[in-house]
Amino acid sequence: MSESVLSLKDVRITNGFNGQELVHGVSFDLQPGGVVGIVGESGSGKTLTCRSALGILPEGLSVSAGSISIAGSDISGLSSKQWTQLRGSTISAVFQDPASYLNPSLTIGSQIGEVLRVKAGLRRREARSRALELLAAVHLRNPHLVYDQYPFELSGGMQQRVLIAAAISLEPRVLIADEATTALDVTVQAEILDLLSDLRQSIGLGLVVVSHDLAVVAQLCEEVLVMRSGDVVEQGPTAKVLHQPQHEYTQLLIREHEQYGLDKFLEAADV
Ligand SMILES: Nc1ncnc2c1ncn2[C@@H]1O[C@H](COP(=O)(O)OP(=O)(O)OP(=O)(O)O)[C@@H](O)[C@H]1O
Repeated sequence: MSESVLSLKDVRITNGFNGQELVHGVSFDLQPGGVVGIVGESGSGKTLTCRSALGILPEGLSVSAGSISIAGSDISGLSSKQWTQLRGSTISAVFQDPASYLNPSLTIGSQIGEVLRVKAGLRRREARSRALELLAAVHLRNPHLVYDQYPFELSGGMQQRVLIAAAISLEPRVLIADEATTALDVTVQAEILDLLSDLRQSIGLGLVVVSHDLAVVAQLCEEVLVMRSGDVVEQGPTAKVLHQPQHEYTQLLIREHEQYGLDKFLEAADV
């Protein structure tokens, strides 16, 4: 097996203000081109787990035990300068509500171009052609048009594609998608999930997909962690967890989905 691009070993996260432990031990290994899903209800610790791997825990919160390695290097003790270098170029993320991550007063092209100029050191013309390539890579139909548009001129699905383009612009090895499709309607959600799956195959991107929605995780992930109240209550190959859920909370999540026809997703998890 090749080296993990992201490895969490019994990661615990504690609120330093009151000593409360919020995440009680999360472990997984993400291989290049692999997909790990984290599912669970609101407040279960999914986002904090992701933020710990991105070095962006909220103030006062820290990894109090366990370890995190990115591409084989332990990240504890990284300086903020080292984090700035790592984020984007090795590990990157997209979140819910794409509009809030785009500057409303700048065109799409200038926002992606700026990342490429500042972080990859490209000259203006190179940055433009690379930005156009990236917009095409995320299947935006008319990259030249989108390049000159402002965020408000794009639909939510297109904005999320733009953010995915920005997130992969420095060729990271890991992309964390935290509820990245939650705000989108079901058809657009499926298109974005297809896009992530494509990128995984085409550029070997390792994915961590976080969702409260079991169907999203079933569609894309090889391994799933089910979280509740800061605990991983169940973890294993997606097909196994969905077909033979051991924990009553996983069983509950699956029952809740049955009314929407989880059969479809169980089939997806068989492949
Ligand atoms: N800045 C913070 N200070 C104190 N507690 C926090 C902070 N951020 C999150 N928490 C607590 O940590 C727990 C886990 O939160 P987290 O955001 O990781 O959950 P989540 O599973 O991602 O939920 P959601 O889907 O709503 O984002 C929650 O109980 C939350 O109240």
